[in-house]
Amino acid sequence: MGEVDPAFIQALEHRPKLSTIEAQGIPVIDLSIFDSNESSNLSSIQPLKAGVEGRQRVNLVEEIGEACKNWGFFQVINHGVPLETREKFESAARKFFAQSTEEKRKVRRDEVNPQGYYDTELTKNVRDWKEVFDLTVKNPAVIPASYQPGDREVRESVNRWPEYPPEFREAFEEYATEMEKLSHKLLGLISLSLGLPENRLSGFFNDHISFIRLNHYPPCPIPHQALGVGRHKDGGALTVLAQDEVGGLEVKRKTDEEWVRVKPTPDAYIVNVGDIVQVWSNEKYESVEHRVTVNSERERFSIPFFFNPDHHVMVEPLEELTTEQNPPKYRAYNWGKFFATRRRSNFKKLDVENIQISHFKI
Ligand SMILES: O=C(O)CCC(=O)C(=O)O
Ligand SMILES: [Fe+2]
Repeated sequence: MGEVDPAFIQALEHRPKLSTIEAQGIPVIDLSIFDSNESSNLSSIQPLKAGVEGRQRVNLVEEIGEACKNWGFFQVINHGVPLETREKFESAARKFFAQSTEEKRKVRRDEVNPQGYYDTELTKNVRDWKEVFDLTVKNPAVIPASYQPGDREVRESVNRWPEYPPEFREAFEEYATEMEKLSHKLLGLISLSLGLPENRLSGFFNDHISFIRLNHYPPCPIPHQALGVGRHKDGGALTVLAQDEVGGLEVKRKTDEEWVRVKPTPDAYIVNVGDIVQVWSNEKYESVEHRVTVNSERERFSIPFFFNPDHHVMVEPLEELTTEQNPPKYRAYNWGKFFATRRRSNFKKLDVENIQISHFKI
């Protein structure tokens, strides 16, 4: 990237320490019990009558609940996603990013269609040291035509397919199918952990506008001053992330607000609850701030799956989780408009603060 563009330089207080200790305690949760009897419904859990397996299932739900409450982040293993599917897609991503900038820009995203390649994203108005490729899971996806609140027009967003590598599309489609399955499992477990029926939240995801992002963080000559992704919270419901063995993801630990590194675990997925779960749960669970550091020697790859409801969903605290003593903490907001507004500020340097759920706080 030659002479470093000042747009990448973080304000002093946001620069990474790079000596950060790896987090002890980000829970690693084993999902194998979920698959051991696929046909049985987790919501039939009855702690008193349960046998060994039933008890394990209750424990799993409790573990998920504790992880969401204490960390907002956890890792899952034995999740049922074939390693082969992940490796095939990771390898296609590496091949794509290894091409010339000119080649990659042929499938560049623009302000009308947000899918495709992009290398100038801003997080909180500072440039991220990365290049990305965005893909909608439902292809086409129905999204609002603009971020403007009065505009009810919608349009379809479609994927752009690179010519190279030729297996890119198939690898993506197989991976996306697995991510949808895993995300629905996780959503069910989170519902149960909130004391709700397993399928309480699934109706919000009929025409979901989830997307998958390929992140490539090239080696950076100024890793003390720049970030791969600046501090942020994910705006959707859940994020399910595959990271490679390099490491760089940091999470703001809830107990002491220190930035701690999420240690890469082979074949694990990192899950974090997004802003929407924070609102649905009326803040029983919180969306936690995170960021990505870069280093001067090694490139890094990661693949988040952002599990996002249908664009028309009005997000508000779930009725079952509010009472007179615990009234709703947020006003309802339209998810599609929130998403479109956030995307706009990632594209353009704006003078206003990025849209946040705090703007809907009662
Ligand atoms: O690359 C990572 O580890 C995380 C990326 C991330 O937080 C994001 O794209 O929202
Ligand atoms: Fe994120």
